[in-house]
Amino acid sequence: MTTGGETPRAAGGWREGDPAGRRLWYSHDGPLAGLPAVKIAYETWGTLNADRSNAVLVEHALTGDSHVAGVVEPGHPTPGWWDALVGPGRPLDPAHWFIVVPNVLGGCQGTTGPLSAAPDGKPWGSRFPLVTARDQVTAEVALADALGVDAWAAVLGGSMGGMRAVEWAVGHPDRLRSLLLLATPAASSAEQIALASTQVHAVRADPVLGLGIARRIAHISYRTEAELAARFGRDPQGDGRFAVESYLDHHADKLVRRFDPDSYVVLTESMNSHDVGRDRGGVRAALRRVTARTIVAGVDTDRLFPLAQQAELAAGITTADDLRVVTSDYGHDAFLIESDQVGALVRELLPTRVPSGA
Ligand SMILES: CC(=O)SCCNC(=O)CCNC(=O)[C@H](O)C(C)(C)COP(=O)(O)OP(=O)(O)OC[C@H]1O[C@@H](n2cnc3c(N)ncnc32)[C@H](O)[C@@H]1OP(=O)(O)O
Ligand SMILES: N[C@@H](CCO)C(=O)O
Repeated sequence: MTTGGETPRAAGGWREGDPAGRRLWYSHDGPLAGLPAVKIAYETWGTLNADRSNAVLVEHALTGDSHVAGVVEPGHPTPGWWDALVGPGRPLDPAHWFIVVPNVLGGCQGTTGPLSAAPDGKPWGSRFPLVTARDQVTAEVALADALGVDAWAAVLGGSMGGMRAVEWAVGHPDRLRSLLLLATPAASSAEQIALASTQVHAVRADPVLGLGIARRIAHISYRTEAELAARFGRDPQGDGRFAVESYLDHHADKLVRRFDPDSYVVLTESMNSHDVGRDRGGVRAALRRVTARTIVAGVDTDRLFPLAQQAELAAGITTADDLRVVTSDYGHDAFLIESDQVGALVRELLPTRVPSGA
């Protein structure tokens, strides 16, 4: 196995937008997580301290990637998806923390996924096997081993990232000291599976058009009725589309340009399969395994992963604080947008002083 040192294109799938080549790769000869071999693309900020106690794992959501922060280092200006949280003086300050962000297994931003070559040399495409959040964490455990991280100071994740975060905490309780779960469930609900499987049908019917339709459906679920009404109302545009229609078209077009349809299906199905209680005696029994100091937060207007799901997590994890509520007009996407509130939770979870050995 190797860490780093490979060119982006060697990872099989990186096509554009690599932020100045700061991405690294970890290669595992396999088998791992049901695959013959796995590469994990990841980025890091900060330095692992002498006693390896300052490592923080950030788990991205469905269409996120390893590029959590873009403005930290001169020469690497590509925006990150949590820029307000990562950087000097920010809740995750690289002067104190060694921040690690892998692209998820099954993704399309550098890690092994449907764009990667299968054993026959052709891209996996729609043949890529089902990978669960548990499989994705198995791959990340191998990365942690390779990085020399015995235990994360914290694992943080929202939405699909929270599914991996809770799998870390339940499956590997001795490998993290604290946990932040945002807008995420212990198990996907029937409605979430219904919405997601509808999107999968769209992509399977036509990869490009379907991915755009899937993003439109998904994006509505990420926002709120009130926000859409206030921002767009019934306003028409000059081209005959409703403004809200044009807005969804825009998000669809953007995703089609940057995301692989097969990967969207793989990751959506991994979310549908998410059940932290599977083969562990159910959700309550599984959550009792968590030993990390935990904060669970939901968004008051989240109609995709409603607060009741985070209440279940907070009640079931014996080391969790009372449920925290992010107030927002934006719905589910608030975990990406409401950086002041989310940042305050991160600061609360992580001590301001660096552990010894820094
Ligand atoms: C740099 C990258 O590639 S990001 C890669 C990683 N991506 C991720 O991690 C995914 C997470 N991000 C997301 O899901 C979303 O981008 C979010 C949640 C952050 C977006 O949240 P917001 O900041 O509220 O953006 P919002 O939903 O209002 O969309 C703004 C966009 O809609 C466009 N828009 C607004 N109204 C309209 C309209 N009537 N018609 C067409 N477009 C419109 C804006 O011009 C803007 O375009 P831009 O993003 O190309 O600049
Ligand atoms: N806007 C988020 C929603 C999923 O949590 C994304 O695209 O990843």
